[in-house]
Amino acid sequence: MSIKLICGPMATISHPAFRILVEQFGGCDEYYNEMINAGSLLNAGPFERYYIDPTPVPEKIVWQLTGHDIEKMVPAARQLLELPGIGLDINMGCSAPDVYKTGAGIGWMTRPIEETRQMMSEVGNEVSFYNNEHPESQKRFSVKLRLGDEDFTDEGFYSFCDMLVENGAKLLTLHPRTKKEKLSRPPRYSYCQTLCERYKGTDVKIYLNGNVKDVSSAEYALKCCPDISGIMISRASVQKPWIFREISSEKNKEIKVDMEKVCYDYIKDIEQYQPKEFYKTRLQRFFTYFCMNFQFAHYAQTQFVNAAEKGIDELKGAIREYFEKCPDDKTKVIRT
Ligand SMILES: Cc1cc2nc3c(=O)[nH]c(=O)nc-3n(C[C@H](O)[C@H](O)[C@H](O)COP(=O)(O)O)c2cc1C
Repeated sequence: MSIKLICGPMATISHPAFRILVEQFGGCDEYYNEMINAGSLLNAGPFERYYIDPTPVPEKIVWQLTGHDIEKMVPAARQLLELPGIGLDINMGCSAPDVYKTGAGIGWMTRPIEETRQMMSEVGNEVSFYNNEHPESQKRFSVKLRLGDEDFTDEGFYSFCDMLVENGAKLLTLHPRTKKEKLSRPPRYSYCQTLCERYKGTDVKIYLNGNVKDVSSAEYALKCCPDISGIMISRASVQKPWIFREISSEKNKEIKVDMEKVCYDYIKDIEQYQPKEFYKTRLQRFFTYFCMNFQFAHYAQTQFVNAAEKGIDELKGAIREYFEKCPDDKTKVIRT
């Protein structure tokens, strides 16, 4: 597959330990970092340095910014631009109520458009200023968005995208669902293709996101949207950190994965790159997805999540016990 493959932003997942894991299997073209809250970044709390650690691929990181307050978004953007990486992304897709009710995430799509225009214009100016000052390291300005609220109209959605582009966005990643549509509902890929056609002949790129989980779903997405520049994969990359290799490698190749080693290595990297206070949530979230590979997925999830509640030694014990009981799960062979 010749288009770009992108590892999507996931709160509690998209951090160095996870990127190290994906890189072990060949990696992907870009890694979005988990969203960074503008206010928290500016307050420089004790955990912020962990959020802005670009390990192990500084050149492939996209920093995603979230927030509702323009006065904080602008200086926070300025800070993120100084970090290594591809560029800056604004989160306009998060539909968690505690996020959008403040006006952040998808709240930017539903609040008065003048406010969103102002934020885009001011943050866009920061990006232009940075790029003028640093001709050798050009940063990309992008937005990740959904379709909007349940009552969105095509006209309203496309003119919203035009506003983003007019204010400097060079890439739109569309997760084509509305605010309330659950991840189980099929995404409406046709909107991604229509966006590609809308900006054909310009330097604006479109990435597609949503429900790509293997080679055939990636091929299907590309068949629906032949003009996209990239496919972003989020959840399936946690279950299968080798998914980018699976999709991009030649047919009839074999990828052998030592599943038990992956578990211990991941725990080791969490200990190295995350503060103690984050161990539990990071490990529980990861293993909830990763255990879906196992024959007794639900059993493994329950055992691992409960053990992680108690501590890392307990989690390692639960992993050891699981593989003793289910030795067939120790090695996974993926055929492309
Ligand atoms: C645990 C989790 C955390 C997420 N955190 C973010 C985030 O920080 N920023 C964002 O734009 N999207 C976030 N998302 C949404 C995903 O990036 C993606 O848009 C969505 O899961 C659909 O893509 P998928 O089908 O490939 O998973 C998150 C999703 C999950 C499951």
